[in-house]
Amino acid sequence: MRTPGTVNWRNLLQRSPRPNKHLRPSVLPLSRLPASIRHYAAAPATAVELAHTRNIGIIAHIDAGKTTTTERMLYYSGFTRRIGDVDDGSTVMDYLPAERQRGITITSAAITFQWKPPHQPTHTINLIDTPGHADFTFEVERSIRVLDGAVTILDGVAGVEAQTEKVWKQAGKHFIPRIIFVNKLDRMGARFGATVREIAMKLNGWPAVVQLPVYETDDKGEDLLRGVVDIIERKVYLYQSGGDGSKIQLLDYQWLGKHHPKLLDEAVDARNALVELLSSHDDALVEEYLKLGDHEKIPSASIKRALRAATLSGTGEVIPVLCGASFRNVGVQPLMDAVVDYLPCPSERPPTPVSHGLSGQVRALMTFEDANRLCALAFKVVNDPKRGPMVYVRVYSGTLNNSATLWNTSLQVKERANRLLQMYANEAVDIPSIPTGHIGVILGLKETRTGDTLIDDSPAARAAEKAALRVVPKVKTPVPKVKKAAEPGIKVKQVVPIDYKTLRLKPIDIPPPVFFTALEAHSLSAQKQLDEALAILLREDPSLNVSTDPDSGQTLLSGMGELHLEIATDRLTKDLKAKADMGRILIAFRESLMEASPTISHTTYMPDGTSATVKAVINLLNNGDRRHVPRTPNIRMVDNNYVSLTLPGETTPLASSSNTDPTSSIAQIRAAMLSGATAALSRGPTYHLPLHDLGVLLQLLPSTPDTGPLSAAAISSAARVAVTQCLECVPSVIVEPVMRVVVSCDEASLGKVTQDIQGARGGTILALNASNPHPDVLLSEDRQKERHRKIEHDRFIEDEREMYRAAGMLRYFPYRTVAEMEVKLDLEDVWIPITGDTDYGYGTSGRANAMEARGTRGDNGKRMVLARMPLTECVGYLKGLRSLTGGRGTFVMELEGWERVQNNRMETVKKFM
Ligand SMILES: Nc1nc2c(ncn2[C@@H]2O[C@H](COP(=O)(O)OP(=O)(O)OP(=O)(O)O)[C@@H](O)[C@H]2O)c(=O)[nH]1
Repeated sequence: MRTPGTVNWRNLLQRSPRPNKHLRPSVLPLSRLPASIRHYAAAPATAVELAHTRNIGIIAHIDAGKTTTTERMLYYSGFTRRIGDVDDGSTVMDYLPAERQRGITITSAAITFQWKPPHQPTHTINLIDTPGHADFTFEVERSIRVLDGAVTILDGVAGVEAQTEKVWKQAGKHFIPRIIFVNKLDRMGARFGATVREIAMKLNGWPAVVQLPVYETDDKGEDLLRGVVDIIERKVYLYQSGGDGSKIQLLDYQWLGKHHPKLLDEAVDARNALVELLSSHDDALVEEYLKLGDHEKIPSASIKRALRAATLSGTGEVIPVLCGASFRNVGVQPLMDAVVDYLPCPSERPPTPVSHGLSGQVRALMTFEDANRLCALAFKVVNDPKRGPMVYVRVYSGTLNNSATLWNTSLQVKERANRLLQMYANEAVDIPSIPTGHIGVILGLKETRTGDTLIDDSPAARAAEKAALRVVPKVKTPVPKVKKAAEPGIKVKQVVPIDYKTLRLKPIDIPPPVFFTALEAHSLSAQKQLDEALAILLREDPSLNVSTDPDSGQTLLSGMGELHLEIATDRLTKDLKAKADMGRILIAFRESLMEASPTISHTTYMPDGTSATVKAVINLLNNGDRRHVPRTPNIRMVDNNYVSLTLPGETTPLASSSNTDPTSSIAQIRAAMLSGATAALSRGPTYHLPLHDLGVLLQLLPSTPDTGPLSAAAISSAARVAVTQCLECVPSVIVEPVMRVVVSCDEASLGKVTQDIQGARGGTILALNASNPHPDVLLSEDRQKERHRKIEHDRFIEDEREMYRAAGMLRYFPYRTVAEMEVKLDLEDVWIPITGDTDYGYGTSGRANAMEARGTRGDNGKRMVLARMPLTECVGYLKGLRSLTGGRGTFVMELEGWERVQNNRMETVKKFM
């Protein structure tokens, strides 16, 4: 359909009215839906071709242009009638009032639209626009967990920013295939070449440049971004200046040679470089090259196939790089084509790891082909005032039908899906079912929280159980000899029947909250309303935490950052109408011991004649020790502490228990000891803070004829008192959160910034000019940590590899050892474009200057400082940094660990308590 000449993209697609008046989700009648969506919503769910589905996310640093780009995608797909603007608060995706007021994304919005690339069928794209602010990392994490691919947007002026690296790594952890869109190339100071170099340097992957920007000089002598060259198809997309981007002139290389001869040379260069890069990853491409004998002759389809295969591995070793300026409506349609071309459909992803068994000890792999029974992950819960809780799910296997009876395996409760919705940002459409690989919303679930697994609990589903999953028992290292057989299809002899009732998809990691604030209800009746509102808020956002201060009885709300808490309390008071005041934002300190405690025994005698004697001793742990703690039923983690339980050799059934089954008695004794220890560890003896990094050894002594029989209450009480007494006989120390901070500033301010960090802020510089330092530049302590991390990582890989091998699924194995992951990347070998750096662009200075520039300018003039800083010093740091750097400095931080507060910092710390 795309022939040279003017193409009106909007005419190629069905257009539709899509007013965006409502801030609240509403279900639209089919007649009011865009034609494309109407078709989708009315079609039976199974009719949605899986191969033509993409579940993608948009991830990036704050302000890179995620929402701006998404709004264009919606417009070109025919979903919206006009382009939403972040700056005047009219976007579809940022629909919360707080988002529109602040111009930032807070909650990730899901939307479904259709896109038809040239010569391909229409594809359904489920897209999630994620927040860029570091405080909402959890929001990004839970979205990434359910995505199959991601578009990373970079600001072409700022390059690869620290938060980009963070989200890139987050996606890398889940092996999400990623493509990059270098945005904002219309801005003065945009540097496409330097950004490509940064991609190689900072994201540690080979940039596969598939487009080049086309600039033209206007009457005033300024460079204007007019379009992009598709170097694979050898086509030029020229956009109408100032238009809405729907009119594109599709031109060929003849035109390019006539108007931009130097750019043509570079485009030819780029294609050759791309073929060379892909040849080192794709044998079929090498064979094709050998047959044809010329790079130039390799067909576009073969290059695309090889690039798709390299991207789908999810390792980020080869990174397709596209470019444009979404605000100027340049380059978005080819980006949508690239989503279809290079990102996977749900069935192209590796098998999903699941676990089952009471404590999740049996792990298994679930593939698309053999999973018939419904299994879905709730990845987000939003409380809608009209409809109640809306649970966003990704269906991993089977089909979720309307009115299905579900079993929440995480909470062990039955739930009922009253209605199913397809979300279009803040609007919704009723659908009969959500098929495998799709994302949708369930209404009517009473208890399900973020991270819970849901399975179909109907009798028919149970009958279909047998054929549903292929399961292998967890194989422990050292690995028992598995009979070696050629892949695929090793016969698994010992198959543990799956326990569906406990089947769980890998839960979403929740980072510990580090900031908290006190909430004071206006009255006693307002307290009840506050509690209800908090329960709703917690179900929506599990990275928030609520506790009660034991001294003041105040309600404490803790979260990931200042902005996170500010937004949460705003939602509490404004949307959920809780009548409460918020206190100052404080830091969540913890308490630990100066040294190990002596051993203390305590006997509790209960009024009912039962008794128990528990012996306790507390050791200090540090992060290093924790790796050696074995995982057995007798060793449990309580927050950041370990509790190791020793039970008498022969267990006497508990006096209060009618159940004389010894296994169940043991479970009850463990639970009782643990509850006593947990109660004692919740509050330190001196500062009344939660205890941190302790190893508690608890031993229950056998009952003797002199003492009474055991009871759960006596055991729990004896354990609590014994641990409390241990804590009280050793001096305590405050433990504070320490952050890993990456500061970005210009060369001139570098000295001032490092001086400030090391001096006034009590921080340590770990590396200069590198945000992702090689272990060699780290301090010895960090180097040691890095080494431990690598060993842990490799151990995990071996464990996982064995499971895949035993299941006959080694071909899907996505993980790599540290050595395998270290991409041997020599910057000299990376092809860096010279066009697109506007100050050396074609319109003004020409190719000679650009050639000169290559090699000498490898960055965008920014310097990075990697430091470790106490969290107390990070509060309000942005203001200080801005004044030191003339407003240009930025920083991101993440929790690195916890450190004991030294005496010289006690005064500062007390200000935040
Ligand atoms: N000049 C120019 N400005 C752009 C471009 N894309 C986005 N912007 C502007 O950059 C700012 C941030 O854009 P957003 O789309 O909100 O960025 P975001 O990544 O969604 O930001 P968060 O959601 O807050 O993380 C807005 O003022 C946009 O108008 C572009 O291509 N060129």
